[in-house]
Amino acid sequence: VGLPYAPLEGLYELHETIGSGGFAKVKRATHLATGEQVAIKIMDKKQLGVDLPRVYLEITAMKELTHQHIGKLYQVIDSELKIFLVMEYCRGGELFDYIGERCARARARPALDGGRREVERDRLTEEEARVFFRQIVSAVAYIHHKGYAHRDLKPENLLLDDDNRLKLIDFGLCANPEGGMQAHLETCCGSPAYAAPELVSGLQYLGAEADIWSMGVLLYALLCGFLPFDDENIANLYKKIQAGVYQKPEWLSEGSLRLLDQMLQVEPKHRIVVSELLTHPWLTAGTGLPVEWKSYFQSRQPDDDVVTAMAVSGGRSRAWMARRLSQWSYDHTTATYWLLLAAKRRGEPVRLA
Ligand SMILES: CN(C)C[C@H]1CC[C@H](N2C(=O)N(C)Cc3cnc4ccc(-c5cc(Cl)c(O)c(Cl)c5)nc4c32)CC1
Repeated sequence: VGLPYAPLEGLYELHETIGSGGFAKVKRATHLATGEQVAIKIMDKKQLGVDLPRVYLEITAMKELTHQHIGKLYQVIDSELKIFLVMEYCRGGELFDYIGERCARARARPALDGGRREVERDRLTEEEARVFFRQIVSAVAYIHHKGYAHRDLKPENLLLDDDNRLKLIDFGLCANPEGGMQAHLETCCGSPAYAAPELVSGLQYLGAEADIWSMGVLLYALLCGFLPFDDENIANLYKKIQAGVYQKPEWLSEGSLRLLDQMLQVEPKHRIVVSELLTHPWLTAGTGLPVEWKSYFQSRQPDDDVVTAMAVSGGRSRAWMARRLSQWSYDHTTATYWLLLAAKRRGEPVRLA
């Protein structure tokens, strides 16, 4: 392990690279004290250059956003050459791989109608899409409530943990403008196919409104298996987005079409807002239950069982350990806390190696 990775020595064992985006590399690693898997996002400070301040914005956002459907930040290591973000590992990979995988299995099934091979698209039934979309709405409602906007909602940023629970990640473009959600943002960002008309027109826009549009594109992709606005020519793609006209395949129900129409409104002010989605009939169909968006990690009070396990193994009093953890310093102690809490939530013993 080379010098630049020295800060991880004894704390984490690095494994394979699981992805790279722009100026970052993401590796799977083991947190040695608990044996739990983590994802470590490694950024080179020299390469970052002028983008360095944006990384500190991302870190601030991730520290603020602790939610059951948001990839958790465990530890920040800010060293001479590199910044390491130790994060929750999502074993299930990308949501869209799961869909592709599921449909691939369906494709493997012999044609049930004696031969006419249905062209299986990677699409979900309304019920399956609802399970995932409720979790996306839960995460976005929480983010908007905290005055943030994600601004890069797309399939690559929706991962699954080992219980197929959805985790929103990559807050590299997340914004919490000083003026709260009313401040207009200029920077153009995110992936074109998921970007709102006002964004691709270079107009001033509100992050929260642009997020709703992206969620409409996501829901459409889940229900149809292809994108509402698509074109290999970027200028044509922008025209299609600004026109806001998309195909309505015959398998979409009235309810689905209604919801998509409310999210894919070209005029941002006509678009539905996330708080209205929480009790929307399409979202609550089946259970009748509104989407739960409040964080499970509301209390800043550390969990007693975890405090005890860490106090015992650290030879400290419980009071000392509780005070130490309440500083939420996102150091190794914070990482150990979150990973032990995750083990407890899975019903596993809260124990340190
Ligand atoms: C498309 N992006 C710009 C990069 C891509 C990097 C790999 C990553 N990944 C994968 O692609 N698997 C298939 C496995 C996987 C497993 N756990 C992960 C846990 C966290 C993250 C993660 C990555 C980045 Cl760049 C973040 O900023 C945050 Cl907050 C979180 N990525 C993970 C991840 C998905 C995203």
